[in-house]
Amino acid sequence: MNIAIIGTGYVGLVSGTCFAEMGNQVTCVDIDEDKVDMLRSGKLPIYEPDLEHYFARNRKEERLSFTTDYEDAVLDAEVIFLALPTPPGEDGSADLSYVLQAAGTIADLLVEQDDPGYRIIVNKSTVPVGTADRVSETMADRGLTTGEHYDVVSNPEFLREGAAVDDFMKPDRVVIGTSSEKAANKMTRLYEPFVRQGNPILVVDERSAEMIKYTANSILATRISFMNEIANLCERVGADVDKVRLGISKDHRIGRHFLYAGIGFGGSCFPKDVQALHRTGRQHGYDFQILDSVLSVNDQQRELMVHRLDEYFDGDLEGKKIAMWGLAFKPNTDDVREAPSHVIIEGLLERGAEVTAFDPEAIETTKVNFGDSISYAEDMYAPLENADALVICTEWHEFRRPDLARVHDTLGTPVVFDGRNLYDPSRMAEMGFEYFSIGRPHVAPQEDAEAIKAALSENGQA
Ligand SMILES: NC(=O)C1=CN([C@@H]2O[C@H](COP(=O)(O)OP(=O)(O)OC[C@H]3O[C@@H](n4cnc5c(N)ncnc54)[C@H](O)[C@@H]3O)[C@@H](O)[C@H]2O)C=CC1
Ligand SMILES: O=C(O)[C@H]1O[C@H](OP(=O)(O)OP(=O)(O)OC[C@H]2O[C@@H](n3ccc(=O)[nH]c3=O)[C@H](O)[C@@H]2O)[C@H](O)[C@@H](O)[C@@H]1O
Repeated sequence: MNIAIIGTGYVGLVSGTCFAEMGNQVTCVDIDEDKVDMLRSGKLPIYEPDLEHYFARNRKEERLSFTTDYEDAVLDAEVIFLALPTPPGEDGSADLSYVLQAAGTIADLLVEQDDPGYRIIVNKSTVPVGTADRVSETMADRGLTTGEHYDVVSNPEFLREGAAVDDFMKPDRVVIGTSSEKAANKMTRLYEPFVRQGNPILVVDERSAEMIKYTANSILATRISFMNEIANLCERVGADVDKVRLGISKDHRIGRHFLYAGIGFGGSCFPKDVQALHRTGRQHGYDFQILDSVLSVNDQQRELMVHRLDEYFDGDLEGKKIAMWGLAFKPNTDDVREAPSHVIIEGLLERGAEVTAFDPEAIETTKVNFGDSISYAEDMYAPLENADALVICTEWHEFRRPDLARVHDTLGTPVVFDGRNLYDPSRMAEMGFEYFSIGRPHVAPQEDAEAIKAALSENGQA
């Protein structure tokens, strides 16, 4: 099939590459000339595991190309995907200007043709309920006829950054929102190679498809905020949130995913999508109270480490050297949009601390926000030199099993604030660390180690 992808960011680039891998002819359009130049020269503008291999192969075999010109992509395309930003507007609702503008540009191009033909316009961006209708109106306003020249489909994307290629290649489900049988059949054919393991392609109406996306992201974000509140309570009652998580996750009704307490969710989607769904509620006279709490708990959680450090240093962080492991909002990505690490850095800088950070992929993207107001290290042990504390913000593999003896000996003071619960508290105490994590007992170094271990085993927590 001939496919156009409008917007070559995380979603557009991954979708385009994966569609090409399944034998489709894909042309990706972006208004960012530097990005298109880079892609044309064979370089990826983002870090995403497995993407490079498919990208190189499909470029080489000439199934995947890039342009800044809509005309190059749209006129030959049977299916046109809109993978454009939908950032929060001032009132929290999704800003649809990118999506509607692109739809208008496509329509303008089509009406100029003697025979505009028939195309499917697919909304892959995350958009509020009713957007498929608005895209359709944009096309109709230019003189095109729905069903004859175009159909609009809502096809939300569920990929996660850091696992985007795998998620796209093997989706849990594909949602196709359309009232057109012709469009549903074509979209089903396009997606069949991705669901050979039997996962469903669900054809629903446009509005339900749009709601499915926001519901999925909001329920996942709710689980995280809920577990962060449980963690905060665990600390106060002397329980361990990771043991609580294991205990509940064996219940099939709850399951094991998205129950990890931490320093709050980040990324370009959960914060904005929860906000947008809340706003949709408001616009329809409904106060979606849980969503308000999900966001305020998350804001509080992203600040938690700053308060903890402030307290530890008796309210005097001025001149303190803080080492930071992890800048990306999650592992396996260079994306720092809404990253908890950035909230923590801001809090530390405001209080006069000096931050030196290491991240395997997200240093360049962090420099865009912080420039040289913090320092960057080329390996994970370098920031520890003479540091007053280590803060861990992202659970990259290399941080899970470091040489803890080296960490201990390199840090100026062996104190660790772990926002991802990577280590066993009693082991950290044995090794001589003062160790703070999320929703688990705070442990003090060696001299108290025996007492702590005894207390833990008395409570059945060892
Ligand atoms: N990032 C993610 O993991 C996921 C994102 N989504 C949704 O997908 C949409 C896109 O998200 P991302 O790919 O992360 O965004 P992004 O910001 O990475 O990429 C968007 C791209 O669109 C380009 N663009 C902007 N205006 C344009 C125009 N008029 N014509 C052509 N290109 C234009 C930008 O230059 C940029 O390259 C959003 O609605 C997001 O909520 C959905 C699922 C996963
Ligand atoms: O709409 C989107 O953009 C995407 O948003 C999320 O994907 P993503 O933001 O890439 O990453 P997640 O793995 O969901 O993590 C989001 C944030 O939640 C945090 N998180 C995740 C899981 C958990 O148990 N605890 C937790 O704090 C992560 O550290 C991260 O900051 C969804 O998981 C995707 O299905 C969706 O397509």
